[in-house]
Amino acid sequence: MTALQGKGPTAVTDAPPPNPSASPDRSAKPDKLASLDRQLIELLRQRRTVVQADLQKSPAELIGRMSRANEAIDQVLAEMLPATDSADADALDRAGVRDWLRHAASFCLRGGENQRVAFLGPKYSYSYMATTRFFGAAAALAPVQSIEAVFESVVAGDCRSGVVPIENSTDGRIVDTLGMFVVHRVHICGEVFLPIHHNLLSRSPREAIKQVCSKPQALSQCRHWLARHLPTAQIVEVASTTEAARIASEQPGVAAVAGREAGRQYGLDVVDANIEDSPYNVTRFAVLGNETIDATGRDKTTMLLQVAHKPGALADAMAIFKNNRLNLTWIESFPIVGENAEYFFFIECEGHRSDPPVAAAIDSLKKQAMRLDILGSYPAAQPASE
Ligand SMILES: O=C(O)C(=O)C[C@]1(C(=O)O)C=C[C@@H](O)C=C1
Repeated sequence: MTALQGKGPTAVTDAPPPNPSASPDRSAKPDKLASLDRQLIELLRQRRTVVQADLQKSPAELIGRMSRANEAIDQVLAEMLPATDSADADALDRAGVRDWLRHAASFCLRGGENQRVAFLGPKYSYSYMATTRFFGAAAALAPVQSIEAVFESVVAGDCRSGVVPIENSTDGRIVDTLGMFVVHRVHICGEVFLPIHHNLLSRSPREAIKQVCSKPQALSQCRHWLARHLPTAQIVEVASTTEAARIASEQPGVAAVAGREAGRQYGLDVVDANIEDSPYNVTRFAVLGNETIDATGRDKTTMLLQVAHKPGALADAMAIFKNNRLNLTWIESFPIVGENAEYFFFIECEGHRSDPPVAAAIDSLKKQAMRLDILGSYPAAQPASE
């Protein structure tokens, strides 16, 4: 019988007569749930006590703590929820439990000296998602208006940490971020991979949309879709995808390219979902700070290199990685402002700067390089998961 079939008069006579006093289930459940909630609160209290006692010992460590908490959460999940059995109706949603535990972890950590984390806002931008993925939703979140402002707040000490997009699988490097590493001494202390699903969000139906706004990177990740489906719409670049959602909420005929949560926040309809050109659209974010992160055995080291403008200089630098048997995970050239055909190179290899092969490579590079900044060694993040 379908759900709708049960609606007729026969269904009513089939049902047992209502008897509110004889429903032990209804009265027992709230007690049971309240008792479980009490246990959860007690466990949270105990967890917070342990974390806060530890925090007293080194109050300046935030990123390292969250990094270790995230790793421990992943291990607990692997142990307790080894595989999602979709046939099992009682199966706990692994990603949901992970978010929940991460929230608890950031809640327990709260209260130390300046724990603010800057990110490109407003809230519900992809940077916000990446920030809460690393620091948990109870972190002291500090939305700012640009990637530059994220760097500035960390350098000035207004925020302990910052989260910035660094590269995207469809569109490549995030130029605003790389430019900031050239001018600021800020370290990379962690990384986050975030799957990016863009939506066309508006108060108007697609045929009434005259203007589409978003951050340049988001527009670029959807450029084929936009050319095919909205060929005459005016494309307007704005500071972030959430800012685009805010603008679209104020003007009919305007759409934003943004995440679903940003659209919900501003009361927009999802005109089209998943409009990114590549179904595998992942952005890697860097967690900025001034902490030294201990080696975990699964680390990466990122550096900024400038070599002499002469034949073979870059090849010689690359040979150093080869000779130390170091696997490269990222290499990106970045023009040096004011110099013709001269470049900085962002290079990332597996290993921690305290590992002998990485330390040896750094020593050799120092002898050859015109500039070498070790941007940081940090645990390699898990591949992107929804
Ligand atoms: O505008 C946002 O929501 C951001 O967080 C920025 C940003 C970016 O610049 O790459 C982050 C992830 C996506 O790739 C698109 C936009």
